[in-house]
Amino acid sequence: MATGILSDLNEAQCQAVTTAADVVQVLAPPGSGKTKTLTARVAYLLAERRLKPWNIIVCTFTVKAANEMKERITKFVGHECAKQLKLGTFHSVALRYLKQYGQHIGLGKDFGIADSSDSKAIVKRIIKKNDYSIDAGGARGRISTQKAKGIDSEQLSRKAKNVEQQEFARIYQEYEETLKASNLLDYDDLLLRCCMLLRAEPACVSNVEALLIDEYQDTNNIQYELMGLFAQHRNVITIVGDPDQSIYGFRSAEIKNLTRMKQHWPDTLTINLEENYRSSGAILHAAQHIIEQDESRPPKKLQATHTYGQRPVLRKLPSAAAEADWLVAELKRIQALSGYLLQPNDFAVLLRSAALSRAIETALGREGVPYRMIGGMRFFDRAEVKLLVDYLRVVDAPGNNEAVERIINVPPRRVGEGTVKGLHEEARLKGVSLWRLVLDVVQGRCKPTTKVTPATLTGLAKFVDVILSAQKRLASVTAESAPLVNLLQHLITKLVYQDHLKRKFPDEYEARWTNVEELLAQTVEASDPQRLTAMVEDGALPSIEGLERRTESVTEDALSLFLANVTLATAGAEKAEQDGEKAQQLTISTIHGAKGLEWPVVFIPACYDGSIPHSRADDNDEERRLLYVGMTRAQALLYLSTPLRKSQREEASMSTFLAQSGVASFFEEHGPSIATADVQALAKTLRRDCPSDTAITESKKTLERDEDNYWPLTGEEPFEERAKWDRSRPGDATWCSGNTKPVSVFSTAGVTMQQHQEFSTATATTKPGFVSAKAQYDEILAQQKLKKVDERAAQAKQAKAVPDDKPKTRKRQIEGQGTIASFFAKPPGRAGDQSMTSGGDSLPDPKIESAMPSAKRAKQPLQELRNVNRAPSEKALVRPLLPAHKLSSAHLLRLPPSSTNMPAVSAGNAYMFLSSSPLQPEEEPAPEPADGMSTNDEIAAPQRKTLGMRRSLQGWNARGGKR
Ligand SMILES: Nc1ncnc2c1ncn2[C@@H]1O[C@H](COP(=O)(O)OP(=O)(O)OP(=O)(O)O)[C@@H](O)[C@H]1O
Repeated sequence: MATGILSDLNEAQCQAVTTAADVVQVLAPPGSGKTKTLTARVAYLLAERRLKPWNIIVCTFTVKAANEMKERITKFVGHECAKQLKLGTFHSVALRYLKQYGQHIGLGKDFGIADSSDSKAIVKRIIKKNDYSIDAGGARGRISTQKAKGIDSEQLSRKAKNVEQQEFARIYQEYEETLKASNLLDYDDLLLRCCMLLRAEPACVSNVEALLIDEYQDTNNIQYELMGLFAQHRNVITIVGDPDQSIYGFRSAEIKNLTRMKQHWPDTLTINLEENYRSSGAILHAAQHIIEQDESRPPKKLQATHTYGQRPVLRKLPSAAAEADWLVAELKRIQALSGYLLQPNDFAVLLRSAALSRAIETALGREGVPYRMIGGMRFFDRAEVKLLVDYLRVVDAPGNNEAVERIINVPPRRVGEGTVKGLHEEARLKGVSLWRLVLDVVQGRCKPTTKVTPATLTGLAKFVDVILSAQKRLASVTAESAPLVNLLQHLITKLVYQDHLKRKFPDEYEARWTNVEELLAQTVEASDPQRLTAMVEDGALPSIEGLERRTESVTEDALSLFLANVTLATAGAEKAEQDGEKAQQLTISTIHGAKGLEWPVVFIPACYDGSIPHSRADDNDEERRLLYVGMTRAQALLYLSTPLRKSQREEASMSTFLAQSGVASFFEEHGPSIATADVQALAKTLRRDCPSDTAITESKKTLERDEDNYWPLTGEEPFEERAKWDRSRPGDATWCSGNTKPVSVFSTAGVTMQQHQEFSTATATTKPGFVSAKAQYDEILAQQKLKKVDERAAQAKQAKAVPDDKPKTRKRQIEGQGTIASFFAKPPGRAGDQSMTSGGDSLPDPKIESAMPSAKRAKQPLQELRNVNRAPSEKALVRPLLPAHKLSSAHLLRLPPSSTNMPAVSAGNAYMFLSSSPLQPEEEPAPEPADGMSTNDEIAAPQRKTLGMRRSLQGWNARGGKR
């Protein structure tokens, strides 16, 4: 047996890996090792059953998953063997078949792939031209749904009953004609045509000995059909999935494909995995409670293998900006309290929709926390990158009318929008491509019916010159002379691109140019002759006797292979961190984009109705599953939060999934207190070395607050903000009537950690309702908390021994907050006491405060905060919108460091970057670009970086060594 394939698998996993059954379903909840099991089964089939790697197809849903699965299999069976697997996303495997066998269904080799902006543009134009009333975005989605169901435009047209349906059927039909005229296949076509091919020419897959599929719950009808077709000769299939994680209903994923499979292959062996290796017990309990709100789902067992851990947090904040500030403060607090056991890489912010990221990005940028974004903001969607890629696409396949239309006047060449539209329509009527017509016009072979002024003609000639010269350049370079980078450099020079970016983005030029440099860096990698040869060789399907197969050539196909990868790369296709050294960055992702991934700490902000469940979602159960998927990404700490206001005018109410009775008992209302024992438990859960006590003590010193107690638990503005408001408006109503200064309403606030027996902490035992659901866990939690408090008391005692003149090491995190905290910390008998006990009216005396040893400064007790902020008299005094609150001015507007991490074509597989899980369409479409430059990037902050991340297949063991 190849070393270690079964060594760290449990019994059920071993059974799934070694079973002799032909058709196997491994069904299991999140974090139970489904992917690990699938990977081990591939290795087992290769090493033990001696299947040939080129006879095994492995389909994953994301490029990341494919890359990492390959990496993992490589460890078992070696690079030479692993690279020959036909492993990739459904779309990439389908593309491979179409490129090499497409001629059997009349498909030329030189077809291009329509990316989502091409498709959208085509639909939009059809609607505009025919003056239809259907919404373009909706129509594009509907076309995709029809295709996923295998319904073509003719079938749809026959079924159409009313005017709206007939109109849509015509759009669908014209859309298909346009793709055909441009020699393009869209994303769905890859699967459809592949099905067509494998039905027409089953011999193409006669070699396939085994098919394995990850994340099976998200397969749609066409993928289901493709599964049967890939495996049609031997019917050896292993799938892994979890119905509770089906979140691609919007892409026509069919949860019922699981039962369909059993009906089709009645001998299917089903294996359930029940142990969860990812998340702490507390996180699992909370997630389980949420998913069980769906009473229609069959009950399932889920066992935590880790300790109970910290209860997840459900936090209310006044606004999205405050929520973002809190999130960053929590990140820093947790890092410091853990003695930097946790690094930025360990944190993820998961969002229901990408549009919610802005406030968080701003807060992270301000605090200098580096971050990467996945799931919604693709590198290749950035205007400056997309434009160059469009140029490459036109050089490769000039028949791509949509790409031609986008670039023909960028940089500006005095070719107006009207002229382009006119020429496009004229080309359509003449049955030629837009490029062909423009070329003929420029070269004097055709007089257009569209009005073309001399200035426009000059502009068109410039455009033609760029494309022709680039094609010439490409034809003249050899594989050894780095064809892609050579071509891209040529285009950049020819377009005077740097100047163009300077003019177009004067304020963001540098960030934009960095992206161009990153693209160049990627083409340098992709131009490597060895890599090119490997791409072509490893992408080759095995020869089947008597069946014609097209081969691909390094020089001719480098550009189209590169573009195929780029076009269908999802945001998840970022560069797999290859060199070991990776920048520490927090991850921001959509929940959809986080599927299959895991992090030690996960934040899910904006948990309000309308966001999750989303206002436009028509399946609330799927929305709940989405929340479940997000929650189960967390290993050790999980934070859910909601602002109480979506905007200045609009209130937000807690997500119905979280507002239901009983839910609160699974959550804390504030971030956890973390004592040394917790750090040890955390280290154990993450399988890392625990930092020393000294390291923890030192890192704690950097914190102004070691409790999550700045923002009131009620979701109102913090005391300080209200105090500012009062101070700034002396004549206005104040905290206590008659006072012109903010005064303490924390009447019992003179509580310190040393006096823990006398005050209430927000523990399970003191919070009403907490004891009902999981009493034993609450008990444990309560004990842990008491232990923590004792530890703190001991620490504080130690600190007391330090002479008062010891230099203060604590930094201020929030302007002025030390003052308030210290105020409440004053020991009895010192100045200011009176105000604490009697609700007095004076602000703390800064001199007294600074004279106090820092160890004596109390942490504001949470229970007190809760009580205070619930005081009805205050509510009327809270100003809804306060001046932007800043956590710290030290890093004001500092951007996360730039990184050169980029999606890279994985050596050894030309098709790896074609994802089967494209992103969910943005909820709020980005404004249409003015000049054909595209997408949400026009509004993107310059600091955005789309970078790679790791899907942990090995757990944190693998990472532990690096720390
Ligand atoms: N038998 C095991 N022993 C120890 N760790 C395991 C075992 N099985 C899985 N793990 C670890 O558990 C974590 C989750 O595994 P994996 O990603 O394969 O789960 P999954 O079921 O595919 O999760 P999801 O459905 O959420 O994507 C990984 O860190 C993995 O290494």
